[in-house]
Amino acid sequence: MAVFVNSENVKYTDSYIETQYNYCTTKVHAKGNQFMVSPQVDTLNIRTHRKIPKVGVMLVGWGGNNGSTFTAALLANKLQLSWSTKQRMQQANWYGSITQSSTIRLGTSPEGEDVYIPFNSILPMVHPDDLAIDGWDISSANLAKACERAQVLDPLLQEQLKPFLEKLIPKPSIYDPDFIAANQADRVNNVIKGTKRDQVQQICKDIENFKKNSALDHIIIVWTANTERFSTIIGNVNDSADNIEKAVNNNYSEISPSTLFAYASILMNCTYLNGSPQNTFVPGIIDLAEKKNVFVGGDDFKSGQTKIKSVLVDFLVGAGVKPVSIVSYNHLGNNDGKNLSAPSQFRSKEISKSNVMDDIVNSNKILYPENQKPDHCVVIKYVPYVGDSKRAMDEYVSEIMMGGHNTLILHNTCEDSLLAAPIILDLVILAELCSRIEFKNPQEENYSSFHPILSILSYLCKAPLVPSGTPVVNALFRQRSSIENILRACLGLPPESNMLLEHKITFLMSHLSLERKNTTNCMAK
Ligand SMILES: NC(=O)c1ccc[n+]([C@@H]2O[C@H](COP(=O)([O-])OP(=O)(O)OC[C@H]3O[C@@H](n4cnc5c(N)ncnc54)[C@H](O)[C@@H]3O)[C@@H](O)[C@H]2O)c1
Ligand SMILES: O=P([O-])([O-])O[C@@H]1[C@@H](O)[C@H](O)[C@@H](O)[C@H](O)[C@@H]1O
Repeated sequence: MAVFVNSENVKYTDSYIETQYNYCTTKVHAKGNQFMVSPQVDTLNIRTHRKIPKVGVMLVGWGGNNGSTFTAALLANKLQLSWSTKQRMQQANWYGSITQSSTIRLGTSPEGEDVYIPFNSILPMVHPDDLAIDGWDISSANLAKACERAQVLDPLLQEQLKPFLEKLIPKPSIYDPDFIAANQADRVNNVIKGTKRDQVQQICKDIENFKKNSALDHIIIVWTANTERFSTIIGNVNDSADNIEKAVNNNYSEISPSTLFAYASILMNCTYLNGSPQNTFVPGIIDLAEKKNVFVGGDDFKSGQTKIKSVLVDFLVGAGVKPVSIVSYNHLGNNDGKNLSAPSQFRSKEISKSNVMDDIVNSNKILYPENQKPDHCVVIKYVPYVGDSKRAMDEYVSEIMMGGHNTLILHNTCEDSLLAAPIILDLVILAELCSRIEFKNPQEENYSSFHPILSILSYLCKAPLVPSGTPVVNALFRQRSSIENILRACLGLPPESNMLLEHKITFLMSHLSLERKNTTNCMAK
């Protein structure tokens, strides 16, 4: 069902959806023991390009569990495949993707009912079937072999996909054993030789060739390769765009493969998204992205245990209950787990999994005065037998009133890559959509895009990358509400407030029943 907004503030042209939008915020100034609160209205012009470009996705780590599963899912959905499992005939789907399998409440019908529409129908978005795909891996295994190695998808599905997947071969990549676990060495047979500058030039050539050969308008690059150790931030090396360029030219050892990919992507004007926890976006890369106005986003797909944590802690603290101890343990047996069994790589993941409560805890000084925080422990173990089927066990202990305690125990088993693949899709689709949305003040002539750091993608990331000096939001439903309301603003629609006063105030309710009567009369004629 298409959406057409009937408003004097919304104009549809062949090229754009243009709106005049009143962005309402509340400014607060502390004065002594009082908050002075001032409602503020900024009028914006927002326009969304209606033409959907031809988009290509390039995955770094294409032959991994996530990369191969994502590729298989793209094909299985495009070919509308089905296969028999022990229980039933299974159809390909995109469950777990908010753009493909979730809905947005649009408004209220004349009968007073909520009207929901598919998320991807609110604005023109890339269809997954139209995505071209390519990528790099330090392992040369073709995508059919990679799916087999991943042990994620049903064999009967893999069999149907094999003729297509075996033609997909990851390009040689940048390998630096100093950044990933030594236990990864046995799969390395597909690397670009030469200096860091040589490697960057090859990556740029790969991007250019993919764009030309697939007649693409826009390429989005996603890092779904192994978790790297954190890079050390070094003055005059990776602290500015100019210094990064010099460091690459000087073959400086501390510039990681993921940072080299980010550097190459930005040089090629390609959005770069980091699905892993390492600090790819060192200050020099952020500086370069801002100078070239190229989108970057990350870090670390928010897929399972952390996603639940960003809901549960928000629910508990929002209910005035005080989480005091949270222990998140999981074990898994895939190659990601193998890489994370090395201390430096685990440390990167521990950092991204540990900060997810900060905004929620800091929001409540009643429960957490003087910067108190819950005890929080993250444990990840590598157990080969369970493969991609991650076993997560969490214990949440909270103080309730009068010295009472509440303990929540969660056990959560899932194929990790089946959680991550839809997130890769949503990152790509939303990042591309953001490239077609522009803003300006009514008094200005020129439109401008989102800030290069796409914090709107926070919903999909454990450790959201945000512009310097802006808040990190981890609470999942605040993150989702931000996306929904920004897309509503592109249609000139007010934010979803959930007030539903039309169902709570008598004279508004009578308006509704009057409208209902009019509609019924019109229908009867
Ligand atoms: N649910 C999830 O699966 C999930 C959630 C959040 C984050 N992640 C992160 O996503 C990443 C991928 O996860 P996975 O399960 O697919 O891991 P994986 O080990 O199966 O795949 C990683 C792939 O990257 C390749 N690789 C390593 N270094 C490379 C380089 N420099 N260039 C190109 N390829 C390289 C490896 O050969 C491998 O094929 C990991 O960093 C993981 O922590 C996964
Ligand atoms: O997303 P999430 O379930 O909180 O975190 C997961 C970790 O628990 C898991 O050990 C790791 O292998 C995955 O890459 C992912 O990061």
